[in-house]
Amino acid sequence: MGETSHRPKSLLEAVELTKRFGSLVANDRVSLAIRAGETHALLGENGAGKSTLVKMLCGLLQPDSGELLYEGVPVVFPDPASSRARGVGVVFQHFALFDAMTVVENVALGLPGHQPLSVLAARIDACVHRYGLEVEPYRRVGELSVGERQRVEIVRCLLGDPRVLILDEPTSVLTPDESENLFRTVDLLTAEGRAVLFISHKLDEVRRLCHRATVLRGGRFIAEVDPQQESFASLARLMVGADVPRTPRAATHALGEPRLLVRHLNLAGDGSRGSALHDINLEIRAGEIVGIAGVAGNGQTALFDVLSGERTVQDRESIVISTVPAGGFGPTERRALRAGFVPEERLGHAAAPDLCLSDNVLLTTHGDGQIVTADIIRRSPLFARFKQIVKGFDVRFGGKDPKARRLSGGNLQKFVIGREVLRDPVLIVVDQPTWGVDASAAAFIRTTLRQRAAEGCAVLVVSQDLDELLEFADRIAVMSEGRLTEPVPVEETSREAIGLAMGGAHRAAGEGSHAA
Ligand SMILES: Nc1ncnc2c1ncn2[C@@H]1O[C@H](COP(=O)(O)OP(=O)(O)OP(=O)(O)O)[C@@H](O)[C@H]1O
Repeated sequence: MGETSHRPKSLLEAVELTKRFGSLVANDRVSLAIRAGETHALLGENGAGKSTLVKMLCGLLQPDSGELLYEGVPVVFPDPASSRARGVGVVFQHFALFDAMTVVENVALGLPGHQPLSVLAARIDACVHRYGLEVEPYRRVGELSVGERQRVEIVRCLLGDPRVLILDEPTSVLTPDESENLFRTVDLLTAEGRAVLFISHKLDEVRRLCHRATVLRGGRFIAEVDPQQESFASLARLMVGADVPRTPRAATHALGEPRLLVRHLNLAGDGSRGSALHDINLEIRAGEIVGIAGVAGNGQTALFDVLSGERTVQDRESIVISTVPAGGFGPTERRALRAGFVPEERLGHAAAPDLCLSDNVLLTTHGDGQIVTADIIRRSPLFARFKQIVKGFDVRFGGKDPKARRLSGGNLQKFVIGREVLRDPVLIVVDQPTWGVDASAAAFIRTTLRQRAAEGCAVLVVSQDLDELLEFADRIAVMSEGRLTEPVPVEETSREAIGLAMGGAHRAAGEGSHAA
């Protein structure tokens, strides 16, 4: 075989895999060959069947029919441990880390055998340096941002010395710089003869990084292409089956009353949910979208927690929602002021994984006075709202009312956004609105937020996707080391200026000395 051709041989191959969930065919005779030394993209809309395929490749799910070949030989992976033992490593979108443990303790749990933690920490350091990933072995995972947690997962996987590394949307929470670092890592891995299966909704990075791409649509194999020979539009068309809309730019409507006023907001780091906040000032008025850019772990999580009421502050006046001092209010009281919140982590924070979707609707709507009255849950308005979300936000899933954990990542995100938007908020705070969401759904979410703003809602978007902020925010501020820069109109800033501020340019420039 391989002697006569230049094609590197397949390390791992899926041959006509089919997987059904009840009546839904999540993978319908899907084939895919991942070769040594290549980065292979797996593309498809939300719900196209990518995660299902990946789960079959690593033994987390068993196919109903079809087979797997490892180096050309049929193989069955009854569980993830057996695929790992053969060198198939996966970094999933949803992480499996324990918050209360340190990085090195988490890594130890995922590796076979026992090693002293100090030895393992040294191995982590070596891996981190070799592949340019920033991870500190002795930090507690609960303190880390999503981006940092993702790097922990990648390091944990690399320590298992995989021959095939599957990365499920690895860049969705990374800054451009961090993504560049990851691309270098991926190039190093393939240069070492490993294969990388790269799942991403970001078509520009797929075009840059990947040697081949397999496109799925509706659970079926659509095409295998050379992404470098394709355009953004042609790839999107293969995935969606139609042209992808762009987000409309800001409408020129007059701004209304301030909906969120943050004045001299300070917060001590609590040791578990990350950084402290230093003298944050921000005003968002009805009708505008303000974006907050920044590298993960610079206080965005603390800011979200303190704006949503998951953490309260002594100084009630430091957070004002529609004229009401709200610093001491919890999430339900803030929601009663018609504020809506969409946290970064959708499974576990925004949605309870083991509750069905309709019960997840209840989580943020119980105080609205329509679904719960006189302490009684009224199932019919609850279901009406649930259906409205599913229909209005094109949330796709199998079954009638599945548990949240059964939804694909992007569909769960559309559900969570829909749940908040349909509460008709006057202020909505969204952390990473389109993480893991395909191009057309991302455009839909941005357009929805844009429309809400046009209808008089104030929108605050925290995003590590700079392109996203430049595309649809009216003003952009940057978070760095717990400080927030003054938001500037998007047309008066640039990628470079934002990038500099993200790296803490205020310090480099000597502006404002060190924290008091
Ligand atoms: N365990 C399950 N039970 C029932 N349905 C499921 C299950 N897992 C996935 N599905 C359904 O199978 C379909 C494919 O989902 P999958 O997660 O593979 O899509 P995806 O391409 O990875 O999407 P995304 O980009 O949103 O992560 C979806 O309609 C999803 O709701």
